[in-house]
Amino acid sequence: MPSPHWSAPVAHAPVDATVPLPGSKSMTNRALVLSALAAGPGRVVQPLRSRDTDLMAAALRALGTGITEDGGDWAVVPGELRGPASVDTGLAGTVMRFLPPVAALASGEVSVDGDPRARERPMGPIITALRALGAAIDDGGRGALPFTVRGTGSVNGGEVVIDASGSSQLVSGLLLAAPRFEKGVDVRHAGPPVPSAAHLAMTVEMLREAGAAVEAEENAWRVAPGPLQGREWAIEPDLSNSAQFLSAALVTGGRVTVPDWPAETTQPGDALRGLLTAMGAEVTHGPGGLTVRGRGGFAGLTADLHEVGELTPVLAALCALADSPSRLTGIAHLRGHETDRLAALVAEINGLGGDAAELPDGLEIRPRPLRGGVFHTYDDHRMVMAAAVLGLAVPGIEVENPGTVGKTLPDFTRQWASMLAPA
Ligand SMILES: O=C(O)C1=C[C@@H](OP(=O)(O)O)[C@@H](O)[C@H](O)C1
Ligand SMILES: C=C(OP(=O)(O)O)C(=O)O
Repeated sequence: MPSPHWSAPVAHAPVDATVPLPGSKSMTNRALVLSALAAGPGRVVQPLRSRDTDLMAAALRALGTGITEDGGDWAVVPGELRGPASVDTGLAGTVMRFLPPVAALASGEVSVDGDPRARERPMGPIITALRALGAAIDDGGRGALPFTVRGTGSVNGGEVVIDASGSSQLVSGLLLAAPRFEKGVDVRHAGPPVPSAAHLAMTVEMLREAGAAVEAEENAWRVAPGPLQGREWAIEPDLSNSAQFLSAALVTGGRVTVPDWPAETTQPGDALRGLLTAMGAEVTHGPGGLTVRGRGGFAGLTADLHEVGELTPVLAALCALADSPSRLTGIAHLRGHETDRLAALVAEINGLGGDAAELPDGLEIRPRPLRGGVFHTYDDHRMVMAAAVLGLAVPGIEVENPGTVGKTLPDFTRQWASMLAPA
């Protein structure tokens, strides 16, 4: 059930806040998969608890993995993977792309489905690739959810070519399960460039941390067969989910600090340091975390966001409030995200009196005075976050279905109010 509209609060003073963030969705779901496939027990320390990560835990449990809560952590005991089982992917790209290769390793049938929009997100290339690697998948010829994986308890693996231009997760999914394939995997991408290089680097790094032998080139990845170690995974704060909070510093000419910002990371959210600096923020990183200070006005952004696409909705909102025009490119693949994000952002920014237009691979945004109104969110958590940023400066924005933030940040509206509360 959609939750009632949320009146996005206006900032009446510069923000001055420290905002601790829950764990990374991308790291939590990789850690769960790698732990479930490991040779011994493992632990995910301070995982993100949200719809996407709870769905991943439920899916792995359904296949025979022991996952129990233990003092804010998840203790994981790998079990023999088996069906019959039903898996709900919700709208989680990580679950719909990372889980089927694990299901292929199970014995028995695993049926996989998700939200109505999940059935439209790109899945064909990974279904075809899994078949080429030896898995039996019945998708009724749709090349999309729903489908049934008919596992035999093992996957041959080997060489495969995939077009992953629609989503880096199509490659990450194959790589994460590949140490358990008989021959490992030798994946080559052929097609327009794969987005989200940082997320692929995260996959490679976490596989190596679990003991896998991985070779990575620009468009080719090789994972050798071999056991994965059960280990303790420390989950970093979700840096992509910092975008709206850090943006509040620019919009209000204030200061926001995110504690525990890692010195080095594979998370794409780390790019916010450079992107917000380019828009005129002062960004400092020290033992207290990452601090962003606004200086009053701020400039628009001209940037290729191909590697950091998930930052787009919040950055687009910021661009709509900037002092100069913006051009965001390299993000055609966002049409296959939680919603068609390019269409949704144009419709909603323009619905408030703004001037945004779609490019073949991005957005052009010219700042204009905005007015209040209903902001539709299309079951997309980042559309709620984008609306919140606009609402800081534009009175009367009513955000439809704010509960959809539960995908990655269930506590968002409370955190937002607390950031805006006087110290
Ligand atoms: O692997 C991951 O954890 C993710 C990869 C990216 O997907 P795309 O490559 O489909 O953009 C990103 O947008 C998504 O939020 C998380
Ligand atoms: C694209 C996103 O999610 P997903 O993991 O569902 O692809 C996102 O979080 O912005």
